[in-house]
Amino acid sequence: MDSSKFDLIVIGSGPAGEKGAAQAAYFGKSVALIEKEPELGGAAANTGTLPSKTLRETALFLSGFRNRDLSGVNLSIKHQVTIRDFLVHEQHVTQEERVRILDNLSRHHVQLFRGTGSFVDAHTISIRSNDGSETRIQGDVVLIAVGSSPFRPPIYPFEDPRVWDSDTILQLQHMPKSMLVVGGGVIGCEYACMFAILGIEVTVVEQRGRAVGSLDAEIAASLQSQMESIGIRFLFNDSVESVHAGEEIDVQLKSGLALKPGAILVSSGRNGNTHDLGLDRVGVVVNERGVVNVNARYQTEAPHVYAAGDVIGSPALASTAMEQARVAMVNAFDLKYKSDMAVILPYGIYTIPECSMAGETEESLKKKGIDYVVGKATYDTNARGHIIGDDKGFLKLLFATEDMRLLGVHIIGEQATELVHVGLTALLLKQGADLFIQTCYNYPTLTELYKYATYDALGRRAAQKK
Ligand SMILES: Cc1cc2nc3c(=O)[nH]c(=O)nc-3n(C[C@H](O)[C@H](O)[C@H](O)COP(=O)(O)OP(=O)(O)OC[C@H]3O[C@@H](n4cnc5c(N)ncnc54)[C@H](O)[C@@H]3O)c2cc1C
Ligand SMILES: NC(=O)c1ccc[n+]([C@@H]2O[C@H](COP(=O)([O-])OP(=O)(O)OC[C@H]3O[C@@H](n4cnc5c(N)ncnc54)[C@H](O)[C@@H]3O)[C@@H](O)[C@H]2O)c1
Repeated sequence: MDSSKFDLIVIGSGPAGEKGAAQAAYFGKSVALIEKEPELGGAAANTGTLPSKTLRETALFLSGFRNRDLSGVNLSIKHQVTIRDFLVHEQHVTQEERVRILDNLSRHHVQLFRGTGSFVDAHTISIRSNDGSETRIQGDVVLIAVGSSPFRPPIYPFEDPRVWDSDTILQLQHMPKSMLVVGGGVIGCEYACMFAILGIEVTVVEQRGRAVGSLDAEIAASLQSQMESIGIRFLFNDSVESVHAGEEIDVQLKSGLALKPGAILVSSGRNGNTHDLGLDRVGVVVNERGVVNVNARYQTEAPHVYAAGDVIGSPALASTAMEQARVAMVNAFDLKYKSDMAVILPYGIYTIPECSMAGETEESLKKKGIDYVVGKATYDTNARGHIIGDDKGFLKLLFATEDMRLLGVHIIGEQATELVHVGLTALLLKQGADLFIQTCYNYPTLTELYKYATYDALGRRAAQKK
């Protein structure tokens, strides 16, 4: 067999690349995977998902935040948090994930190439390594899984060590006293919460009228108020006009407000990593944010070239990147397996508190003209909620008024990103009130909230009918 020819070439080793490669290899295909960075795992393992979630956990631990409302317990930050305190657990978790990925690729006999991949022609990929040497390999199918990078608006002096994006923040050298977060999206709000509970004065400037625009409005309002209660200040409908980094950082906002933050985190979106891929040589088109266009099979304009993950744009999540790549490979090799993505996807926001949702929001149901009834259950009426000291969380279910089929699930509070999967499964199975009424849940658990939110919805529906 020609050692430079493969059934599949994958470019990128993030969640999309790893899972796409493993899927095809599992079904007997010969697979090459190219990675340009010294470490495997992309943004998910190295700069994004896992590092930020691990830092969140560390911040919760160091601040004693989770124990804030336990009766009679008074834990506040016991000592000045050092950068080592803050980063050391993240470094362990990241290292373990890199080892796991390498092990997974080896078990699947995926051949790993180190260097930057780019198209020479339709089926030939050049791999240029850091020492300048070049290798060329050929593939029947190519999966573009190159991910995305932080968008860096030119007004920010990123060469200044006090000005960060979501990649460079992992190299921070000392804790600033105050921080301006630009962009109240997911990344901005997640980092704002972590730094705020560590005692840093955080201001978030967001050009729109609310933070994390994709959330149900009631959950978003509760999140905003809980973030404000940990000291975060929001400046909505505003953005940064100019930044001057001298002895102090002088920031001028469009509204005329002047700020002097100790540091800036710019989190105003990401761009696809497509600039050096030579996509024009195969007729694959990208938009102004470097995003590749694909059809429902994750196929680009070149029929043998597939793309998955951040490089194809929204929702740009590790969770969806993995699934898209698996589905893309099933379609590419006609594997008679899972050829479509799940019709409903979950979203998890690891703010403090965390939020999660699946399915419709009240706003989307109103727009579609669908009659619905809301059912709510709050953590402060739940035994487990009392035990863990979360008295602000709540579960909100949206049912079709006609037949009480579940249409949407929304949660804010501890374990929201885990709890959502009960509702997600019900949504995918087209189930509703009956399922939550019939099921016996462990006690005491937060999952029980599903039953009480359902009772609440049934009560409201009965009241509407009177
Ligand atoms: C701060 C932050 C927090 C996040 N939190 C979450 C979360 O909680 N949950 C969630 O689901 N998602 C989260 N995400 C999003 C998630 O990290 C991404 O959606 C996911 O990593 C995308 O996977 P991917 O495989 O498409 O790309 P990536 O993970 O970016 O991997 C792409 C890989 O391709 C490599 N590459 C690029 N170009 C080339 C080339 N020419 N040749 C060879 N290799 C190349 C890169 O070096 C990289 O290793 C977060 C992101 C950030 C930034
Ligand atoms: N928990 C998770 O699932 C998770 C966590 C972090 C990141 N991510 C992924 O990473 C992606 C990128 O995250 P992000 O937060 O950088 O992008 P985003 O698109 O989610 O949010 C960017 C925010 O910045 C605002 N903005 C843009 N330009 C601005 C300006 N000049 N001034 C003020 N505000 C401005 C936008 O209105 C938006 O609200 C997300 O879309 C998501 O897919 C997911």
